[in-house]
Amino acid sequence: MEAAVAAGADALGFVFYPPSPRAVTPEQAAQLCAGLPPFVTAVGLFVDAAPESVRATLDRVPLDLLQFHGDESPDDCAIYGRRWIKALRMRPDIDLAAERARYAGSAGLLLDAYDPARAGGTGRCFDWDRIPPEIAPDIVLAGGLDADNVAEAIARVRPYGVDVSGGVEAAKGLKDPNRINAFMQGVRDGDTRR
Ligand SMILES: O=C(O)c1ccccc1NCC(=O)[C@H](O)[C@H](O)COP(=O)(O)O
Repeated sequence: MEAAVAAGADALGFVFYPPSPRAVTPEQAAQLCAGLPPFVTAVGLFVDAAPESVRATLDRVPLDLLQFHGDESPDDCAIYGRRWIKALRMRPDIDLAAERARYAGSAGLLLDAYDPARAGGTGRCFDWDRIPPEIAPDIVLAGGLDADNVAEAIARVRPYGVDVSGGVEAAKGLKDPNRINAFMQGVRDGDTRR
């Protein structure tokens, strides 16, 4: 967390999805959030979680933004009265314009790779050409990004933001400060090529 903040990350994600190797408990997340500077966004990630479980987490962790990464409907996402974003996994038949209209109440959309076996954190890219240029400025691009491809991703797609997990890890669930720094350098390089 310290490495990400020092490298200039705008937001940090806390995974409240027990099957994930990155999962944290509300107690761990609360401790970590207490160390965040004021303008770094604390994002809580949920996958088809029961509302009572999300509420129990919100009671304990000062999250700024909720990220729903499962099959939550717009109503499911909105019941907490918090700002939220919806992750869309890029299934072959997804209609991005329709999904954007459906989740109009979101603060933004995150586009991630689709893998039927895993809800997220796949480490896989999807075909960036599938993102219509008029939608790109509003989306957070995710899926298989790392220090080697993030500059090209930003230059080609021109998204609002980028999101990374496995690409800055030394092993599953173990973030690596050197990879974080290299990734953030790639982000700055991509920004200059936009
Ligand atoms: O990271 C996880 O383990 C995870 C598990 C289930 C749902 C979502 C998950 N992560 C969400 C993210 O926003 C990841 O950063 C995103 O999927 C990109 O991951 P990666 O391809 O490893 O960079």
